[in-house]
Amino acid sequence: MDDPQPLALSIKGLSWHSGERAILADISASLEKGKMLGVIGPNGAGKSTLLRCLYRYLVPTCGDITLLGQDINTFSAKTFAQQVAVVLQDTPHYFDMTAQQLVGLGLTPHKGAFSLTSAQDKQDIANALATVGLTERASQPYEQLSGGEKQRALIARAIVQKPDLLILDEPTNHLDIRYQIQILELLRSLDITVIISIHDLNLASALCDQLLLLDKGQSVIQGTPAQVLNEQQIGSVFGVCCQVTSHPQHGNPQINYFYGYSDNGMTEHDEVMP
Ligand SMILES: Nc1ncnc2c1ncn2[C@@H]1O[C@H](COP(=O)(O)OP(=O)(O)OP(=O)(O)O)[C@@H](O)[C@H]1O
Repeated sequence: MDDPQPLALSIKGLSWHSGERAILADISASLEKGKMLGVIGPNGAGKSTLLRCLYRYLVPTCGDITLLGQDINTFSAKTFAQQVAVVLQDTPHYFDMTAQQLVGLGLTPHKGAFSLTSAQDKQDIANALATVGLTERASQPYEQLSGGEKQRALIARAIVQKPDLLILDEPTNHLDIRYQIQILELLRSLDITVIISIHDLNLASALCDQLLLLDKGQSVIQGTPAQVLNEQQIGSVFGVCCQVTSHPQHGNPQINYFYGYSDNGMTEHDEVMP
């Protein structure tokens, strides 16, 4: 029998409060090395807040987070930056920087203050730009790229960083459907551990190994797409009516939404469906 993969990420009893309000309450989840975990849930469920705790932007009110068995608070800032890359939904401004210079920032955590860019570095940057389809935009100012191109440049920067854990907050927001699929397939192929918040449940079903479903700051379930994405669960958490079938290509759940049914849609659906 194969040895089980070591846990890349473990979250235990994580809570984050804003004043009296519990934004996250007692979240536990885990992920094996090299796997992709999709964090799903309605608006305001706490997806971004959970990710912010994972990349140490927020300090949890209580709970433990370990990366490869080590408490994330014990990493130095430099080591943490080497091991964890983050791609956020609101892209910051990078004035006066070309696309390839932005991608080159991914090398920073691995280099000394005055290190020169080596031939290998340049190759890595060119490869990452090619991977996200931005070779022809390499010399263009980052600020002049479209929303989707900026998003892809930020993903290329994360690729260059070669992290152990890649955290992405809704990275497919600005992408057209081709790049949504391509970027998620790419993330899978990188052989690093990925945690990603994502709204498109069909995309999450197709490309994530595990899903963590959050609702009102609480964990509803973690499991495979087949364990998480069923009509009852989607209906009660998202307040929509749907039919879940098996995708003709990959076999994971494929969700077809019904229109004109709201909050208690499951009941109405049951009544009108033959
Ligand atoms: N710094 C903060 N202080 C107080 N409340 C916050 C803070 N950050 C987020 N919240 C609240 O916590 C809740 C969860 O927000 P969060 O952004 O984590 O949700 P989300 O699941 O990522 O939502 P969306 O799908 O809309 O992006 C929201 O009600 C939000 O208003």
